[in-house]
Amino acid sequence: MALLEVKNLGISFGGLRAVDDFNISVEKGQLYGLIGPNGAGKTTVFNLLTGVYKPTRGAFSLDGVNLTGKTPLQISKAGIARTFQNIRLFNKMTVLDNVKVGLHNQKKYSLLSGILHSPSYFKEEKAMDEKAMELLKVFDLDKEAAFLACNLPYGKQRKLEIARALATNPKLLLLDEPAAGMNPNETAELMETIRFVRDEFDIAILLIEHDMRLVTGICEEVTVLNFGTELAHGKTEETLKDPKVITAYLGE
Ligand SMILES: Nc1ncnc2c1ncn2[C@@H]1O[C@H](COP(=O)(O)OP(=O)(O)OP(=O)(O)O)[C@@H](O)[C@H]1O
Repeated sequence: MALLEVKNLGISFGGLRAVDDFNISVEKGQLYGLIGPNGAGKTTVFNLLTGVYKPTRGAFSLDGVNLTGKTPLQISKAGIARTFQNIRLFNKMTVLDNVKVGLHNQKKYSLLSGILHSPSYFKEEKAMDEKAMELLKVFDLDKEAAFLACNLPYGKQRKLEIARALATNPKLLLLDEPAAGMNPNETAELMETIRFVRDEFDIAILLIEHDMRLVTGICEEVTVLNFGTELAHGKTEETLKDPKVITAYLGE
């Protein structure tokens, strides 16, 4: 059984079938691309898989656990984390605290311990500080731990968003256009980072991307969406040569 199994997933907004009969299987440790023209339904798929939208049809499961209709918090705890097309950091919080927000879904102390600042609260907060610093080191962000997130350069903000997502200890990471707004050097570095994250954290990554260098460079398989439905799927290079994909996606 694949890590992520999506069967016949769909959602309509009024009369528009934004995603229809969508199927995908992502294996453990796989780097998988979800591509397609603007408005094809890619981000809507992510919103369905993270519980932001409830599907009108179909089902999905992670590691055999049915997550259809669950809340974003339940899905995060089950092991799906994401980043956003437009970076969504807590800009007025420090780099360290942004990562600690991700860790807080695993905290064990009670609300009362937090309010009373009990010894267990301090012990766990200290452990979280250490864990957050370890994650920041992985992304070479430890020296900026005390900076406000908004003061980081763009490429580092993208990395911080990935670090925060990883702090939730996911089995599957969803990256929504991670290379958006990056120059070729930053994109090349990002590709290394994504490969490293997959290997180091032993997770699967499903990513939406318009930058075909990144898609061909790191995705083993792709699914192409068009008008909310699958146009093609398979090994990346072969699928991108499919004439229907070229016509629909590359406009040739
Ligand atoms: N909450 C919503 N209400 C109404 N329509 C929506 C909603 N969310 C998405 N849509 C519509 O669903 C369709 C798919 O949008 P989506 O953002 O998923 O596309 P996309 O493939 O991610 O596009 P892009 O590559 O431009 O980011 C679009 O027609 C969009 O307007």
